[in-house]
Amino acid sequence: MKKIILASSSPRRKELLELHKIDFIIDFQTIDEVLDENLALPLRLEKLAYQKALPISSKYPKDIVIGADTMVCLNKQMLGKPKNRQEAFNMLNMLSNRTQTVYSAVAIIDNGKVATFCDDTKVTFKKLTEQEINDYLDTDEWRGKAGAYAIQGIGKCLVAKVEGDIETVIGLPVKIIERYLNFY
Ligand SMILES: Cc1cn([C@H]2C[C@H](O)[C@@H](COP(=O)(O)OP(=O)(O)OP(=O)(O)O)O2)c(=O)[nH]c1=O
Repeated sequence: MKKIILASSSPRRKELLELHKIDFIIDFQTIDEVLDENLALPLRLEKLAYQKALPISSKYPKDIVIGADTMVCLNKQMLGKPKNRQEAFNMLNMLSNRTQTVYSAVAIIDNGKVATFCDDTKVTFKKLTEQEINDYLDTDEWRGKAGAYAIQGIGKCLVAKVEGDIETVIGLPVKIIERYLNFY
């Protein structure tokens, strides 16, 4: 029986797999998250997801390893994890009253075979005042989250509309992963 290994430090990804009753273990390595500018956006993120899965797949060569990467995009601007509160403020201020696209890329390495895909969901923010942004930042929930918010948490108060799979926003499109797992 093959093991499934989630190559991610993200508690949200762990929770999502658990929610879908998938049996898995976690093993991850921190990598330098450098995007390959020569690739179109979805492929760029898929490559990063693959780079997260690759070192783990060499530890479990016969098993199934899943890596992922999530990015918030507003027009051509990519909003990853903010480095500090100021950057988080700027991100939320930019997202206010606009529709962003959240991409989650996944790489699955199964016994040396690689599959990658990228899903996207549109999220529209309410119009936020400076006070509302600062109140949200005070919760500290923005730390470690692409785009500086967590839709699964208090961050849902910032959101007016979601078009697509909310699990893609939280960081792992599990329904698509399940299709791959059934296929293998
Ligand atoms: C937009 C959004 C992002 N996020 C999180 C999911 C990811 O954990 C994080 C994006 O950063 P990632 O670099 O994709 O992932 P990570 O660094 O947390 O974990 P790892 O690289 O080890 O897999 O943002 C939410 O939890 N909720 C949201 O609404």
